[in-house]
Amino acid sequence: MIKIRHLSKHYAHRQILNDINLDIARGEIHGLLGISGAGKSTLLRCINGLESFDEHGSLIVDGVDINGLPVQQLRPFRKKIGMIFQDFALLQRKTVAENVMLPMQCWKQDMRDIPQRAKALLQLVGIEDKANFRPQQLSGGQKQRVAIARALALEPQILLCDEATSALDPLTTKSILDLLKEINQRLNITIVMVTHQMTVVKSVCDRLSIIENGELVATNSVDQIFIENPPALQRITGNVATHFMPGQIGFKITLPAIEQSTSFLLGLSEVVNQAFTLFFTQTDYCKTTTIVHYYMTTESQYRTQVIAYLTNNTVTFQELTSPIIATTNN
Ligand SMILES: Nc1ncnc2c1ncn2[C@@H]1O[C@H](COP(=O)(O)OP(=O)(O)OP(=O)(O)O)[C@@H](O)[C@H]1O
Repeated sequence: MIKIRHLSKHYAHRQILNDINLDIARGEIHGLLGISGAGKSTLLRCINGLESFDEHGSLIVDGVDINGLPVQQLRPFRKKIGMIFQDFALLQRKTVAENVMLPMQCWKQDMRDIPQRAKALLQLVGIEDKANFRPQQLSGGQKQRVAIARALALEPQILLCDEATSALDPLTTKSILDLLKEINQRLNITIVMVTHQMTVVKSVCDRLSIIENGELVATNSVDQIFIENPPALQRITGNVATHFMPGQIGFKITLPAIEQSTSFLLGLSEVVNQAFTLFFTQTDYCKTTTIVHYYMTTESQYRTQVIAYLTNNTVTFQELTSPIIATTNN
């Protein structure tokens, strides 16, 4: 549905996005993760045609390459795409219902249908009782529901979310994410989410791309990225602080929770003659899989045997260096 090829973007002489290649399938929830300034929002704005990009790149949505599309043809294309933001971007002087009706009025839809359609959208997002309120009378979560209803007004095929839950508390975040999942499933809308929140990525995204300094450095299913734990993800999540005693080494071992972890760990303990300390475990609850990270230390004399055991069992592991001073960010 969205096919991005060799997309680069410059502001003056500064390169912001560098040769991005990415496919996002219809109906998928795709996360764009990266530290501040990586280029996530810029890529999102390129996807909805708000930003131009370098000539040689292409961004194909439903078979149409939007690069170089004249303004009059860009307008109907943008109708296919709704967008929500961290700060909700609602018009304060208008009521909730008026905010939702606005895109339909701008597109000169049949005036007789618009109020009914706005009512149905407010029902869909669970705030039909707030139709006559003004945005300042609503909580953050309710405001984001209005923004979602407005974004859906023109029946888009794609919904872009730019840090849509970053300003919300954890419970409200969960309720908005549940709503986005429901919309994705009921309406089969493709969702692209820019976020730096791990909970968002793990609980709703099917696939994930990590952007670093304007480059796409990892893209895969969310489960696979958390199992592989590439350096780009480690730089975002941080590491567990470890201090080994002299003569000790440490490993981080990652397993899907469904695998036989007890027998695997018993086997590992035998390899090192029980000289084994499991000092930390961390669980990632992804949308479809649970992944467990085990942090262990042992004596350095067993290093070769441990690496052979882990390699033979084809598990993902990383040798820890001591000390790692960083905090987890989940
Ligand atoms: N209009 C602009 N003119 C010049 N530089 C810009 C403009 N918009 C963004 N940038 C620069 O592009 C880079 C990427 O910005 P972008 O907002 O895409 O990053 P981001 O990953 O979304 O960051 P954040 O998570 O903080 O929103 C930043 O260095 C930013 O300063």
